[in-house]
Amino acid sequence: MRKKIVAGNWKMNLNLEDGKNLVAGILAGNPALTESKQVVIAPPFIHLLQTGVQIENQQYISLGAQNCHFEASGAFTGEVSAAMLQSAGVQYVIIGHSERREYFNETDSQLAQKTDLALHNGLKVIFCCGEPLDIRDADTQNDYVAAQIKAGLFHLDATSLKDIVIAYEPIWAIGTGRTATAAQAQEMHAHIRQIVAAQYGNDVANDMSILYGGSCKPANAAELMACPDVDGGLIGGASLKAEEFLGIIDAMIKS
Ligand SMILES: O=C[C@H](O)COP(=O)(O)O
Repeated sequence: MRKKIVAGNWKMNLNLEDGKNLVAGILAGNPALTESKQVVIAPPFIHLLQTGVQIENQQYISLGAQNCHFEASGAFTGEVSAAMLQSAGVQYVIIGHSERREYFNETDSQLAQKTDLALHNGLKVIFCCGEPLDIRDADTQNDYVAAQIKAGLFHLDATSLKDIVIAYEPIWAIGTGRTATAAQAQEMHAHIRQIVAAQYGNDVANDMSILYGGSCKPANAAELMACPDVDGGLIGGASLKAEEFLGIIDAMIKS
């Protein structure tokens, strides 16, 4: 069953007290979530245990992490493994965010390794893709995104795809206030679903949740989420305020 999901990626924001208050504010909103309309909260690593306790009785709100290392364990000072995340109660991990690809030089093969380790440890993966502005201006975004998805996911068997969510995040729309239009989002999401269908068949593709990320706010969420191939959002800035995050969740619930 294809789920709609709104995932909050806090990035490197909020201290423990602010994080606790934010989660309390989201819970106070008591969104009408269901099996098919769910929320993921992905705070920085240091928040995971605290946030996990706050949402432990929430059937449809899951705990996410923003990254894991591409090796299972070892001498990697400052890093966190997929197995550690699993042991902390994490259910989702974001892999391949453009900020990690760009600022930490993460390669396609490392992202494929991370995906394997996450799945091996029982985590679901939110796998990010998306083109920079020069690629969009050259109108080659479809090939660019297809290559990212093939490199990151196409070594997996069809059964594993049930634990993969794809997030399309055009880099030119992240944190810029410039959102992709609903038409641009729909076009790319349909393209992504077609890429998955060509490799794994229509059933797998139709079951896959494909999220949009990039300056999604309460004001534009309804229009984006009304698109037939947009199954929710990966939210950065607007996930840091309970009222805004709840507004986007509400748009997802009504879509
Ligand atoms: O992971 C979230 C995305 O990078 C979107 O961030 P944003 O909503 O601040 O544009």
